[in-house]
Amino acid sequence: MRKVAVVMGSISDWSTMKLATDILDEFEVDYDRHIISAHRMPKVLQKFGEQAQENGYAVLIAGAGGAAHLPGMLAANTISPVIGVPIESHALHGMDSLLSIVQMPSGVPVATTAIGSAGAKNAALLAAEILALTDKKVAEKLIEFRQKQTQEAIESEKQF
Ligand SMILES: Nc1c(C(=O)O)ncn1[C@@H]1O[C@H](COP(=O)(O)O)[C@@H](O)[C@H]1O
Repeated sequence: MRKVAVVMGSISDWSTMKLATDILDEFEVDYDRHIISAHRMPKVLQKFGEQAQENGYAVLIAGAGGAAHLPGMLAANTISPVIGVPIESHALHGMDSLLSIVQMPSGVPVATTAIGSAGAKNAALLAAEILALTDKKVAEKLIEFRQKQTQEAIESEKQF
């Protein structure tokens, strides 16, 4: 069970969620993409959650905007960890998405990231960190990623 599922509530979330799949590509992590809305496709959502483990999903990343029930409803239907990404909505700039995802009742956790692009990237990094617990190759790539990031920050300070 090594795959990640990247699920979003609408195709309109893809420009944000692509930032997550770009990172998964960089770390050579196996993933599938899905558009599944808890609101618009409730039966599909339930089945997807219930079958997540047998379909090999070790971690699920779920991006949704507005009344963002998708991550929580996925979490309700699986025991694989769910990472929720609040999409930056137009009307409320993602505050609606953030509060919908983060305020889960106790017993059904969703690990919630920041709003928008930083959140999508961090969701992929968190998923990689979870896989790295049992995958040495991913762990090595994470260490390299951190070293490169540190080096770039040091270089930027020198050029400042
Ligand atoms: N939050 C949800 C859910 C859900 O939580 O089930 N389904 C769609 N959506 C969100 O609605 C926003 C607008 O979607 P459309 O652009 O398709 O109207 C998207 O950000 C999507 O994630």
